[in-house]
Amino acid sequence: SAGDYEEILKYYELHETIGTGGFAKVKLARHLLTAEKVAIKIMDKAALGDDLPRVKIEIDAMKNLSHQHICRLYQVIETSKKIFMVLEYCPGGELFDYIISKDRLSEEEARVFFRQIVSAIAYVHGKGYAHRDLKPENLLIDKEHNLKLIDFGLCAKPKGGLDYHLNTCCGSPAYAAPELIQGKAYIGSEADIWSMGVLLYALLCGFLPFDDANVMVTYKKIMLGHIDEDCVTELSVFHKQSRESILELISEWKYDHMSATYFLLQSKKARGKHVCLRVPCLTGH
Ligand SMILES: O=C(Nc1ccc2c(c1)CCNCC2)c1ccc(-c2cn[nH]c2)cc1OCc1ccccc1
Repeated sequence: SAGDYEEILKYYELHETIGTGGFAKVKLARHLLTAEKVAIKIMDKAALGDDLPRVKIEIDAMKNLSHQHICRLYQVIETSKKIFMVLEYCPGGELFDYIISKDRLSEEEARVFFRQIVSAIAYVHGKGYAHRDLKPENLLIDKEHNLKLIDFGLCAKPKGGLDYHLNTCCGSPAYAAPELIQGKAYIGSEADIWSMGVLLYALLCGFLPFDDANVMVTYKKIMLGHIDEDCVTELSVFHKQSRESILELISEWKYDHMSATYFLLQSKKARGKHVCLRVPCLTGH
C-alpha cells in the first residue's frame, strides 16, 4: 500500500519494475539528491514467510562487504510490511543472459570475468563468509561491463571460522560440489571453489558440465565427473563385465589392480596412445 512507500519516496524517485523474483521485485530508481540511478529490491515480509531470516542474513552480510565486484548495498528501509534494499545499479543484467546471448564467451572475455569472480570470492572468504549459491544468475554486469556478485541469502559465516564444517545442502544442483550433494559435512569455501570451476566451464562452453532435467541424474554426473568413459568401456570389454559393475569397482578407489589399470589407461589416453589393454600373452613372456 502507498503508506509503505512513504519513506522510500522521500529519498528516491521510483521507476519501472525490471524483475520479479521468488519473493522480491526489483525496481529501477533514481536517488533524488545525487540523481544517481539505483536498483531497489522490494520484499513483502508476509510473502517472505520463513524466508525472512534469509533476507536478514543477506542484509547483514552485504553490510560487511565492500568490494569492486560485489553489488553495493546503499540503504535498507524496513516498514511494518516491506523491506527495501537500495542497491548498486547493474544495467547489464545477469551474466546468465549475457552468456546465452553470446552462445559462449571468448577466452579473453571469460578470463577477465573469471578474475573478477575469483577476486570477489577471495574477498568474501577472507571476511569469513561462504557464498554457497555461485552461478551466472547471481552475477550482474554493471555499466562498465564489470561483474557484481549478488544474493548472499544463502551465505554462511560459521562462528568457528571457515574451516568449520557446514551441513545445509543448498545452492543450485548443477553448481553443487560432490561432498555437498552427498549430504556430508563440507567446508563452505571449498564448495564455492567447486562452483567457480563449474562457472568457468559455463563461461567458456555456454553449457553446464553436469546437467540433466532430472536432478538425481545431475547428481550422478557430478559424482562421476572424473570418470573417463573410454577407459571404462575398455575395462568392461576386457573383463567381460557390465559398465555399471566396472564403474562401481573404479569408484571405490581401492588402489587395487583395477585402480592401477584404470589410471594407466587414462595416462595412455592423455599421451594420445590407444586406450586398449593387451590380451594376456599366450607364450607367457
Ligand atoms: O540494476 C539492476 N538490474 C538492472 C538494471 C537495469 C537494467 C537491467 C537490470 C536489465 C534489464 N533491462 C533494463 C536495464 C539490479 C541491481 C541489483 C540487483 C540485486 C542485488 N541483490 N539482489 C538483487 C538486481 C538487479 O536487477 C535484477 C535484474 C532484473 C532484470 C533483469 C536482470 C536482472
